[in-house]
Amino acid sequence: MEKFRESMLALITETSTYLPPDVRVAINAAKQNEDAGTRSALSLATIAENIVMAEENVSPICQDTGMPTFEIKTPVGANQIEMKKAILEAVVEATKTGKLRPNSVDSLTGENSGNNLGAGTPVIHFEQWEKDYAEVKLILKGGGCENKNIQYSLPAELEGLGKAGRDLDGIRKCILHAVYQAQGQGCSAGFIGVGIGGDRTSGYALAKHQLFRRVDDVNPNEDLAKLEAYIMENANKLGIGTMGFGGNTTLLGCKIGVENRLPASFFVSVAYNCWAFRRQGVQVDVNTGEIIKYVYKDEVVKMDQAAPVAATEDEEPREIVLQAPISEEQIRSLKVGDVVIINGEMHTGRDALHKYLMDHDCPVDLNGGVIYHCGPVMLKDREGEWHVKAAGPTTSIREEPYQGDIIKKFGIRAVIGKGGMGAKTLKALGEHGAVYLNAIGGAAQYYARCMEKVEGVDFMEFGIPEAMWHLRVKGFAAIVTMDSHGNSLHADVEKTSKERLADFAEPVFK
Ligand SMILES: O=C(O)C[C@H](O)C(=O)O
Ligand code: SF4
Repeated sequence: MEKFRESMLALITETSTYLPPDVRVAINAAKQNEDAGTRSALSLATIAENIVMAEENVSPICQDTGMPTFEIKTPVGANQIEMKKAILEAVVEATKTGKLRPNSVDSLTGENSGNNLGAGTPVIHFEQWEKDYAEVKLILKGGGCENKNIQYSLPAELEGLGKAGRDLDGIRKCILHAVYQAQGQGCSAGFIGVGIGGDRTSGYALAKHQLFRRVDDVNPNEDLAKLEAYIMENANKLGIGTMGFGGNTTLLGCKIGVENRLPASFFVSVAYNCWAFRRQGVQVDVNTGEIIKYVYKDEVVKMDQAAPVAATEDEEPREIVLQAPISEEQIRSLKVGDVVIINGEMHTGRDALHKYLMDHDCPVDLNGGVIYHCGPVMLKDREGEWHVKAAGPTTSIREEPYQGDIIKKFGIRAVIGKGGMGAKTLKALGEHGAVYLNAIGGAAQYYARCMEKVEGVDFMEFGIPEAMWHLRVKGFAAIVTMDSHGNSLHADVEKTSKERLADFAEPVFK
């Protein structure tokens, strides 16, 4: 089992750090399909660079290494108990070496187990098959895109689309709606797995299982093949674009599966996966524990790293360098679309910290400061110094109930995250003089590179992702998507995509 444990560690490392070829092809195609100089084209260039950096650094593509979910097939007679033990050991080891972020949190106490083990984590499903070797598939699906999963119970009334009945056309509407409701918050452009039927539990399992299909396969069910092709063509007309910035590519893959249902139920379950679609698999010799071959690694696909073609001069975004702490005057001069380069100190803060700061003081002075919605992967060296191994943004909307109050209470001038925030925050940005900056979700290596030094940390009791890390950064680039003058790119994209969604209300599959 020692060799099997090593093979599992190799699988986890590969999954977290190397994006499979079929996913690369889809992202390269999106990059080529995006208009030069647009925010989406620039974001895709950053994403491509990040994918290459992760491969070269053998470090996580995205800091959120998700809920490790294993689907395993074993020959009859293989010892599944021993295999499970070896997998758990490999998960612990991968966490120690920074290939996985400690992601297993006690739901009642909030305590992070620190090693990715805990009640229900990781997820491991075994099944037997007739072959004489084992197959272990792994998906690392992050929390932000998991939050955008959605389940419909038909018949239903869907905003923009009207009535969705218990038929193929009703299913079509659900899937389009699922893409619309994700906006940029699951780090679009995304991949979706759809499960038709089952019950609430098995429907979601079927949806997630679809994500193990290759992006370029063709559904053996003719009706579903047609539906998949239809969705790929039309979901991209919604114009949500990379990170919700608007653009030509919103969806990179759509895979639909079907199972029988109960007479009374008709579920359509959708599993949304971000562009950082980390799934891999290995065939393993059960006698030696050695990897025979990788399942999703049959060709070498290089990322398209051609520099994005510059926009014409009048479209060129302004680039403004800001040194933290930032003055109100500087912030008021910014507008949606500006690119901001930040130097100086920033502080990470996400769910636990925002909740805490509502009725406590902050251990550091945040006046003029920058808050980064980020839960990094951190490793401590032998001298006891912390290093940032992966540090992309997290979905900001979760902080919507707190953010406006916290901006005002502590004098914060810039909030960095992804996916945008709501009306309450937008109002506070205007009242206080602050901006929301959208960083590229999943670009964890790209941002880790600008983190020059870890100045300190507070609230380690919240666990590594939720702690407040004080970071000195140089050249941290982000886009102003909500300014202090009441403008929000997110509100605009949501509005136009909702209007476009209504174009799909007429029946297509009769
Ligand atoms: O937890 C994180 O770091 C990010 C999360 O996956 C998200 O998309 O919000
Ligand atoms: S931050 Fe974005 S890329 Fe990373 S796991 Fe979350 S949704 Fe995926």
